[in-house]
Amino acid sequence: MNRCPDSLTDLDWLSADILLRTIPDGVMVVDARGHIRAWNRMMERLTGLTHDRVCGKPCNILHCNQCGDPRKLPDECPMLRGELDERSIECEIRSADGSFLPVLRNVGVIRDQHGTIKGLVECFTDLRKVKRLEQQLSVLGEKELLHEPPPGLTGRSSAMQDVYRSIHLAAASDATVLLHGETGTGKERVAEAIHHASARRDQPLVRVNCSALSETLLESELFGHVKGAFTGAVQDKPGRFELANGGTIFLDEIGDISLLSQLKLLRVLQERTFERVGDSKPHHVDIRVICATHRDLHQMVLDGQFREDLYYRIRVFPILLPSLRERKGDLPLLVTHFIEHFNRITGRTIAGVDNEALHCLMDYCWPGNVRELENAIEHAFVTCRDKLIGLFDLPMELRMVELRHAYCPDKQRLAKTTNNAADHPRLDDAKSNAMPDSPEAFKALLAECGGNRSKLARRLGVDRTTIWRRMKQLGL
Ligand SMILES: Nc1ncnc2c1ncn2[C@@H]1O[C@H](COP(=O)(O)OP(=O)(O)OP(=O)(O)O)[C@@H](O)[C@H]1O
Repeated sequence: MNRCPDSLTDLDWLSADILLRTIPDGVMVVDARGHIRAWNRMMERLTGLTHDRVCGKPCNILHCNQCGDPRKLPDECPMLRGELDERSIECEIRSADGSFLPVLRNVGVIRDQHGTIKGLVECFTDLRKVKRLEQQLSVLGEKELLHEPPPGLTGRSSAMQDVYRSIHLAAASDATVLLHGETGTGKERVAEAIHHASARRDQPLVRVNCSALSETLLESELFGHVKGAFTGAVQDKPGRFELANGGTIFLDEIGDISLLSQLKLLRVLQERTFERVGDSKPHHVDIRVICATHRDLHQMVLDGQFREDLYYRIRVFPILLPSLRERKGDLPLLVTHFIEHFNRITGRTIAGVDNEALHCLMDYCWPGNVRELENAIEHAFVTCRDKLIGLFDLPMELRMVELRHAYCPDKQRLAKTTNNAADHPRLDDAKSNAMPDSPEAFKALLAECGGNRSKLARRLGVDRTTIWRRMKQLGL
């Protein structure tokens, strides 16, 4: 076996030139004054600077960000001054087009037999690929961290991931948040999550349901009143804005307030100042405002029902809550969540839903979103006597295909507006599952189920008597 030589003296064909050319990294050699004396081809490729352009020039031509001031003379370099013998640093050097290049720079000192420094050999490894990967990993890492839903929220769909990211961002600021989305999508839950994740978490979170208050009541509820301000005002009473001082006020159903109340609200949101009803003394509060609505506020602005200035004041940081239809993948998780919840409350031990029930739940369009699902599971707890919730434990409207589609609020809107290919299968599924309304269609569907009426009933999510009734209607 050939012994590996300790020195290169045996290899008479190996010149410094060959070495420089074959090394896959960039190599630069500088003399004792820090002037460039060798510059290999890889170095040319890396920096775009040719050998002729750099040779003889001081090495600070590289503008290395770790060498301190690039105008500093190279002979101030600690390595050339003998303070360090080798060094490995990550740094950035400037290339021919002016851009900076991340590299790993390994430097070794060359000394003669008397120990006098003759210069430095420097190897440069391109770190662009590594940096790109690092960046991708950090983005992934950030997403990964946000995968865990905040307390009170269930769901892992990408639509909910976007909501979690927004919660995270909103919590880190004091910006006014507008939560919008259909009823029952979890707007109040999100408002709580933002408050609890924010620096105001130890201060109050005060909720106001604007739709539940008349115009006069709303004013006194929000701003408070002084004794004698109106009949029944027997003592001074602070309003919700005062109670929320230092914390968060959650104005739910903001789209339901009158134009006059909108004007009063605008002033508080702009100046954080208000007067109690019947008083002229201004009160100043430090609050974060979160608003929510299931209405299309933009349309309301266009229709003159909502003040444009207030609209822009409250939608500083809008968060759209997806409907349950748009995140059906989360449904099994939500079902489990609610079963566990009602098991805890009732002391029962229901283990889950059977396949038929799950199929029905997945097929329904959930106009009432998560709240409706929660109610459906609560309903099932009343009727279910087994360990598994079955189809007939679910509320009637979920099982009736005709009702299922009639109940869907945006069936038409969805059909009209969707350009998203992913949405089409939902509509097609819905149509294909509809109860057939001609004898031919009925027969074709029955044939698809191998003539088995129970199977057909299951597929349509109805009971067998509904099948019999429809057959009778169709004269079959
Ligand atoms: N992501 C979720 N995870 C778990 N439970 C949820 C989720 N979203 C909503 N819920 C539940 O659904 C119900 C309705 O939620 P919430 O009141 O937050 O909806 P909302 O959008 O504010 O409704 P509305 O517009 O009618 O006021 C609550 O009981 C809540 O616990």
